[in-house]
Amino acid sequence: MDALPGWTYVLIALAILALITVAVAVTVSLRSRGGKAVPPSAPTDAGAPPPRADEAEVTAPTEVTGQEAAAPPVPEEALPTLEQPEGTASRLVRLRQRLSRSQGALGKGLLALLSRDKLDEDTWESIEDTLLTADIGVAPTTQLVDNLRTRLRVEGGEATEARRVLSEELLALVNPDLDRRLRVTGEDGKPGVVLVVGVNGVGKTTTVGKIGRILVAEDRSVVMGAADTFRAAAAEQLGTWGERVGVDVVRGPEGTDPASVAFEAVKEGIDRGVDTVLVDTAGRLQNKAGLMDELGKVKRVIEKLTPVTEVLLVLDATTGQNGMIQARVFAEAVDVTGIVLTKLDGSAKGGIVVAVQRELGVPVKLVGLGEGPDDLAPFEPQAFVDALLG
Ligand SMILES: Nc1nc2c(ncn2[C@@H]2O[C@H](COP(=O)(O)OP(=O)(O)OP(=O)(O)O)[C@@H](O)[C@H]2O)c(=O)[nH]1
Repeated sequence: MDALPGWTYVLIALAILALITVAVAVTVSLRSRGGKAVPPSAPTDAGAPPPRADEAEVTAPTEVTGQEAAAPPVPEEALPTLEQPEGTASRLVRLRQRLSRSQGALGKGLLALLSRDKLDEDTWESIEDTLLTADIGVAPTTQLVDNLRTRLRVEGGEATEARRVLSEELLALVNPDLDRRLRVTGEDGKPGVVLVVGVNGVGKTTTVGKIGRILVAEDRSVVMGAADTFRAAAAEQLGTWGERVGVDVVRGPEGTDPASVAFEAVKEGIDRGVDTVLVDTAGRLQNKAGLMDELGKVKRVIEKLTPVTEVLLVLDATTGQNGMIQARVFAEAVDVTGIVLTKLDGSAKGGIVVAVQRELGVPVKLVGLGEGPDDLAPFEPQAFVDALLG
């Protein structure tokens, strides 16, 4: 066989080189596609309130860099990113300010009227209207106006006097002597049981979650029961609240008897020796008889194990008279021992505190002041009046 000309060898060598280059390029491209880590999905936080600005750093998903992508997967148990609920002192300071922002207009309006040179009938009528608009209710308004008239006649109408007298009268209406402590501890080594009731949408589940966080911040052990079995999302929502602070949530499939979930939750709490069991209930029953049957049963069934120490009725402060009607129906269905007034941040009608306490003869114990996870505060009469007067 004749030897090939020299340039043919050069051509063959070039062709082999080109083939090698193409092969290397294809391999590198495949590797880089197959090896890229999928960024972790965002934490499923759908049911819980949106994180506040100061929480964002903790909960926001971080981007995965090339180096992190190559790192070996970390077992799930090693990632308990539990949140630290806000401490009591800073929470109270923050929420008192928020209360002033939402309620200050009422007191300012009243003080402006009371500081007029002449307190004539028109002025007293405007004072009455201002109080009624703030949902204080007719009887307390009449009482307050009568007392103000008498005292300002006797004690003089100077602006500073008017402020002092108004402050004292408002405080008397809010009734600082009521016992507003939450009964979260049980007896005989058993947990305290807090049953949370109210119609849907008022902020029941959110309130259960927030109370759980307050208890965790106080180093108490907690189990939560999702006895709102009408809507699967409600149980999921509570599950998320629990997960965030390491509290277990007992739940049953959608449609389970709420009483059986409540029973299981309290049993779990007793078996584990926790301090408090918080039970969320459903409130979407349309008729009073059904509501009474259900709530009565939940309470009776729990009390086969241990007494319910607190029944909290959650009311939405923005609903005015509607809230009062709900309050009456629930109070007939179950012995309410305390009221939680939610969404006070979104309503200037703080007078509902006075109206609802009068109506039920039960103290407002907690107020909801926002959608943030720690936006729940104990109701403090003096701080409330101070907020009203700005
Ligand atoms: N602004 C404000 N929003 C609140 C407050 N409390 C609850 N909410 C919001 O009210 C909405 C309803 O709250 P939920 O806790 O789901 O109400 P629920 O009564 O449990 O309703 P169901 O689960 O449907 O029975 C949510 O968007 C909460 O974030 C509050 O104090 N202030």
